[in-house]
Amino acid sequence: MFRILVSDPISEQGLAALYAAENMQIDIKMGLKEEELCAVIGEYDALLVRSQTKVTAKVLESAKRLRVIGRAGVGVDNIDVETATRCGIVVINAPDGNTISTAEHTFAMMMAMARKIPQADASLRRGEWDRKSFVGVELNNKILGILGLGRIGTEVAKRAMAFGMRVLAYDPFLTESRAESLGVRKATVDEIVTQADFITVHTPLTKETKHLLSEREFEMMKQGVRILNCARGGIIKESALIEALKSGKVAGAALDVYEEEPLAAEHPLRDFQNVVLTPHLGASTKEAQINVAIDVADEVAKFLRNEPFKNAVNLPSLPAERMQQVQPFLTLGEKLGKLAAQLLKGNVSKLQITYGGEVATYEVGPITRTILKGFLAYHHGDEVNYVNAPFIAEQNGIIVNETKTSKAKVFTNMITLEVESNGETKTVTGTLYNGFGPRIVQINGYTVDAAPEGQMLITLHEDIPGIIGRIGTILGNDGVNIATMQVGRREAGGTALMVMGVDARVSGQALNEIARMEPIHSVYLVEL
Ligand SMILES: NC(=O)c1ccc[n+]([C@@H]2O[C@H](COP(=O)([O-])OP(=O)(O)OC[C@H]3O[C@@H](n4cnc5c(N)ncnc54)[C@H](O)[C@@H]3O)[C@@H](O)[C@H]2O)c1
Ligand SMILES: O=C(O)CC[C@@H](O)C(=O)O
Repeated sequence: MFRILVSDPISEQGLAALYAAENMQIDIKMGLKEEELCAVIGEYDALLVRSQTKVTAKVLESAKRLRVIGRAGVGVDNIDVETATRCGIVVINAPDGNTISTAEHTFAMMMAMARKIPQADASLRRGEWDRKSFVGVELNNKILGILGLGRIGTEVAKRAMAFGMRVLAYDPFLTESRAESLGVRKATVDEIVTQADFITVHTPLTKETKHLLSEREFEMMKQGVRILNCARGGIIKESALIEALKSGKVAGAALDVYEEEPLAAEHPLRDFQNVVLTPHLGASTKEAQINVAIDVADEVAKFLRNEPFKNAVNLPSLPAERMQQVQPFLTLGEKLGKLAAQLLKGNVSKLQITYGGEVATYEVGPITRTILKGFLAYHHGDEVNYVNAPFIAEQNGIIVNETKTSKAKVFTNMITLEVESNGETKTVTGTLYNGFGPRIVQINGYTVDAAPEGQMLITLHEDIPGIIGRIGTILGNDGVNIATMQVGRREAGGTALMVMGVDARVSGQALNEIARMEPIHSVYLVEL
């Protein structure tokens, strides 16, 4: 039974699939303070939040059973993603469900600000009939500067163009051809701040975007510029905006998000007549809330059931068809990692992974992760998973290199893992035979053909008559049945490598007996 904690208001309709699932138990506990969340989180496999719950390092350190955090929305700045990654907890968001609602809210805010609608409405409610104080400006022919042309920024741009605005956009990933196809002009931040009549931000809040619009940028802006923020508080430096509002440089602002939420009752932004404020309502529509809840519930359920999911924030995300290409190689990768780990002793300094043949044309990041997981879990146990494996490798000073080549010897696909430890290198190579699954095809340069499964006895020995029979006798006396056997050698009479699949665990005594045989150079008991 998976236990799921919902700690923020998330649409019940969206969670219906989780309620219906037999093996999921959902508890709703809202408004928990950090200490209260720490006290209960240890009982849960999954946590579902919106933006109110702060998933801090302290919460995560108490979350011994937690495997996944689902964020019903886009921004994950209320979650300590770095610590979650370190703890091996997947963070999943629902990036698509509230795009339109937030773009529409931004547009509603822009129009409300341009035509002073909230102020006129408040005046009428006070019993006045004042037509002079509420003269607005048109959007038509104005320049809108958009910082961040992702999902929401793009939808805002489309709406702005329908209103006759000219759009300048800056996004580090905006290409000329995409700008052209959207009908916007690609610009720098400085061009936008100096030329725009309206400026709206649609980036996440990151180290780079924090105070993207600060004193310097306000200084450069046109007199009478209007500013919008329906993304995250802190992208625009509030104190600089307040100064620019006071000086009259900024003629109006429309804000949905703040550096500190909820906005303090005495906050100076509440005093400006030309500022329109909403309490983080961008995603607050019936449609968006159902959409994000459905999306996140579906993804979290898939994750818990070990089914493919797509919106992980702390994992490389691949489109479904590209994930399908690499999926069959994930088991092979993990087995190669596990095998290499058991062939080595001592501190590992470098893992070199070479993808050859068709697999080299795929996005191999997920395979590399499973190789690392298989390799590191042998030494670090269950604490290593697909999420934190690269982090744990880095923490242990292991250099991980990926290379790709079109060559794969006689195979269609080939993955080679080369591990360096104390000046010694071990190499294992695997392939995926159509219909036969993963195979180990080379160990330290010796060609074999072994299914990486169960217990395996691997020996490096002198290629002389009688060796294999003697090993067979020792195993027979130990009550161990031999299931499969493969021998690879470079030349007759040199050294040979034998891989034996065995049906039961070989005892320490039998293993020592084999190791003591004169022609045996090394023996490994491997479990895959
Ligand atoms: N007010 C709300 O209720 C609400 C609702 C949804 C989303 N949001 C916020 O809106 C943000 C944007 O959402 P989205 O779905 O469009 O995300 P997105 O990831 O699709 O788009 C963000 C864009 O910002 C760009 N970017 C990153 N750094 C940048 C920089 N330094 N300068 C310019 N652009 C930069 C990225 O390249 C990306 O294209 C979210 O991060 C979230 O914080 C707020
Ligand atoms: O949960 C909300 O309403 C806010 C959502 C929004 O800020 C987001 O980042 O998706």
